[in-house]
Amino acid sequence: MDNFFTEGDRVWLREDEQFLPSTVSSCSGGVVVFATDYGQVYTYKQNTLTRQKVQPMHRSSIRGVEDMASLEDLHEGAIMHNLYLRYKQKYIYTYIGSILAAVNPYQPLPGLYDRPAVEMYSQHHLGEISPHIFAIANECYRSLWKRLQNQCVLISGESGAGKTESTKLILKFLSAMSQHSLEVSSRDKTSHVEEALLESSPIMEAFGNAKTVYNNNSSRFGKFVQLHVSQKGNIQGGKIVDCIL
Ligand SMILES: Nc1ncnc2c1ncn2[C@@H]1O[C@H](COP(=O)(O)OP(=O)(O)OP(=O)(O)O)[C@@H](O)[C@H]1O
Repeated sequence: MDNFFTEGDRVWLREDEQFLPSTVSSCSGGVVVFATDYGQVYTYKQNTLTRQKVQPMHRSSIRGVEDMASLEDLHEGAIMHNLYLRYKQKYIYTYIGSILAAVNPYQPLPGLYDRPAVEMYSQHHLGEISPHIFAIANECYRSLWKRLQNQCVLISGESGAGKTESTKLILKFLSAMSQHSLEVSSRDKTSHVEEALLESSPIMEAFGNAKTVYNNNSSRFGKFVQLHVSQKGNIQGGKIVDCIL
């Protein structure tokens, strides 16, 4: 069989139906040694290796991408590896087209959600700057006028994935946009709607959350949060309906 990889090459090694990101660490005397990025070492006789077993890694997977729709390697291993590469650099957000994947950092990331971040994402369309939950919130807010239709964000993930925190971040961004849309003179009078929205979270959590093995502050119910936005762009009211108890 012709040699389709050499020492030092980045490849996907197929093991137990999974593609593991690996490096060919040696290739001599008819024996090939692979070192995976997750610390395992696999040794094979060269003549037993097929192109199904070892696949070249595309450069999009080697350097990592902000939007996984542009990954050339299409399998779960490539998605997990891309999220892992980004997470190591403290980039917790990655797009898959217009979908956002968030990896819970379980620690505060300085500057990620502060006032300048709100300002920056409010001035850019989705995909123009690095992936962020604020970009999703901004797209939603702007689409109210662009499409003249109600907008909806669906947040899903396993327990402890960060759904509740993501919901609060979207509310934070929308509250800031709502405040921004008002005349300076009327800002103080109407700020109580946004404040009430943000302050409802600890109250809901006090009644509806519990400590579990997965999450110290686990929501024991699902939430449907509805916001009513005026033509001028400020939040005039809203409601939270509990579901999936
Ligand atoms: N973006 C983030 N930055 C920093 N920490 C986060 C972030 N998202 C989540 N966390 C941390 O992870 C914990 C769990 O997140 P969260 O409660 O949002 O999960 P969840 O998906 O709503 O879980 P459950 O389904 O159990 O309610 C939070 O209490 C917080 O400490």
